[in-house]
Amino acid sequence: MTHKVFIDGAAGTTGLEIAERLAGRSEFALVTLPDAERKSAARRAEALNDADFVILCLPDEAAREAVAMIDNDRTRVIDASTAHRVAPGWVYGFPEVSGHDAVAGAARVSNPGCYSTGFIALVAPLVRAGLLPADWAYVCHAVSGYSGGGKALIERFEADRDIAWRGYALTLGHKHVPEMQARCGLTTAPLFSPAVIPAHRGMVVEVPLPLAAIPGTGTPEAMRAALADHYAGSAVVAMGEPPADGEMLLRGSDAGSDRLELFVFANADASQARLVARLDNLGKGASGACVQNLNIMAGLPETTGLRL
Ligand SMILES: NC(=O)C1=CN([C@@H]2O[C@H](COP(=O)(O)OP(=O)(O)OC[C@H]3O[C@@H](n4cnc5c(N)ncnc54)[C@H](OP(=O)(O)O)[C@@H]3O)[C@@H](O)[C@H]2O)C=CC1
Ligand SMILES: CC(=O)N[C@@H](CCC(=O)OP(=O)(O)O)C(=O)O
Repeated sequence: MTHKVFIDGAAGTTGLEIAERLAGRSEFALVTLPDAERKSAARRAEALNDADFVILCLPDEAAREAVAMIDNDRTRVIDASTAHRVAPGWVYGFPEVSGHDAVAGAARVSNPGCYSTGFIALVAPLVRAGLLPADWAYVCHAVSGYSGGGKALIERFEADRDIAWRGYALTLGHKHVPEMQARCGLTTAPLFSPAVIPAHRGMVVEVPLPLAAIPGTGTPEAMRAALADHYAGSAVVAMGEPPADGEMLLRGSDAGSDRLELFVFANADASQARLVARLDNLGKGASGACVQNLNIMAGLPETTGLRL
């Protein structure tokens, strides 16, 4: 069976990478609109309603408009934007955390934010396992390659090679915070400080834990074991090999990957720990996750077409 897939926003950064991953796959017939028509409401409405699966790679407002244009109950949607990540009626498209069955049976799937993917991958299983409290005020630092900001940020970083680090969300209202809090079941919103580095792709998300000061935490070993157990059997998410030389590097030349690696670093007396997630913002952080969700929704092996 061939599924008709329409990517709305196929000319953008996330859309192009999804199209690359789907190219040549016989299970899917990919529909994209010619450049002159890709923003035509009438042509988009037609394509949205004709498809079995729609992947929205659009700004939030355009994603909401696209969903409203669907007037049949057959077309299933994966939204890469932030528009529906805590919306009722939408399944959060992180199968390793939300459950594969939930994604498989869903008509509406919201793809997680890139930073949220790292934070939730680390914190949600540890809260569930009782090794981290749900009522702590967590802090999260992260760096992203500039492709995380789509075409506009790519153009800016490629035009100004002198930017070495760009801190933002300085008024603390980043759009990923609601999904981070909701999907980990936290009582308090995490304090999130993201930054962009002069690499095209790549991401590191870190949750520093002053363990001795947090009531009711497990040991770093117990955290490593719980994460390894939670992701056992996943070809996408796994514990990373702790670096033998004591440092972690992102390189500007790193190839794209759909993997997500997790680490628990700690000091000798286990009074402090650093939870770290390394991923590709365009891989498990966006396009790779969309393709994984599409595979699951279409009843196909979940890693087909992924770069693992
Ligand atoms: N880049 C990343 O790492 C991640 C991105 N996302 C999310 O994915 C979505 C897409 O992001 P990204 O690919 O980076 O962004 P881009 O800006 O690279 O691409 C967005 C595309 O949508 C098109 N577009 C805008 N408005 C409309 C409209 N009304 N109708 C049809 N097309 C429209 C744009 O057109 P034009 O080319 O003319 O500007 C552009 O091609 C966003 O919601 C983003 O937040 C999520 C996780 C990570
Ligand atoms: C580097 C950079 O700018 N990143 C984007 C998030 C990318 C992402 O995950 O996008 P959505 O949540 O919009 O889907 C940002 O912080 O706004």
